[in-house]
Amino acid sequence: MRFSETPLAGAFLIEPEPIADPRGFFARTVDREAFAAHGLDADFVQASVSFNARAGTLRGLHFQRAPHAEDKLVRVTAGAILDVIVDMRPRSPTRWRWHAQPLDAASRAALYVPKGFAHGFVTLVDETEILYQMTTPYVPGAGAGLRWDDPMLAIEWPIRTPILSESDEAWPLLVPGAFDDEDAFP
Ligand SMILES: Cc1cn([C@H]2C[C@H](O)[C@@H](COP(=O)(O)OP(=O)(O)O[C@H]3O[C@@H](C)C(=O)[C@@H](O)[C@H]3O)O2)c(=O)[nH]c1=O
Repeated sequence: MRFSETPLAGAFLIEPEPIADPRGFFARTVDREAFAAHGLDADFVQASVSFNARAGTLRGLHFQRAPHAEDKLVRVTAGAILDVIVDMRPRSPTRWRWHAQPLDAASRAALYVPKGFAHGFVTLVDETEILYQMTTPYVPGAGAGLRWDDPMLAIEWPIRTPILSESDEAWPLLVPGAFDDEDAFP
């Protein structure tokens, strides 16, 4: 596996290193020790699949509030997405900066999204499927979100009129002091 840190510290692109033979290839996708060497927790407790029928489907930007913050490992198993993360960590020098990472099934690359980040994506082709692994269980009441089109974030999405859930249309816009609570994130 090749680990490349994104411009937002602690968030990594993790690319498999295939071992090829006439049948195809073999590649490791999770290795507790290799992850730990980069400061990453690989003790995943849940995994989930997100299927998206249409290109232009945008999910996010999501996170779980304290004490349920989660690390996520996100990969695409069919299709392609632009994956977007937002640094919400109160003490981070890159707080409120975003990073957009293309991910697709062909590359089999994964994005490691640490605690303290909001996460979302837009699908680039029909029938796109995403596989998540999470280090913290899903807790319905702990879910929260940022608006994909929040002017304070000014994320450069590749489309202007995405397919959205009602809840993703309704997240509040950021205001000064939002999420400054030191207990919310590491
Ligand atoms: C995320 C999640 C949802 N659900 C349920 C709640 C609801 O009935 C249904 C759909 O939930 P949502 O609308 O929140 O699904 P979705 O908008 O796809 O939420 C996901 O978005 C991306 C961007 C992420 O980063 C994920 O962590 C997750 O927040 O599935 C679970 O049972 N377990 C889970 O882990």
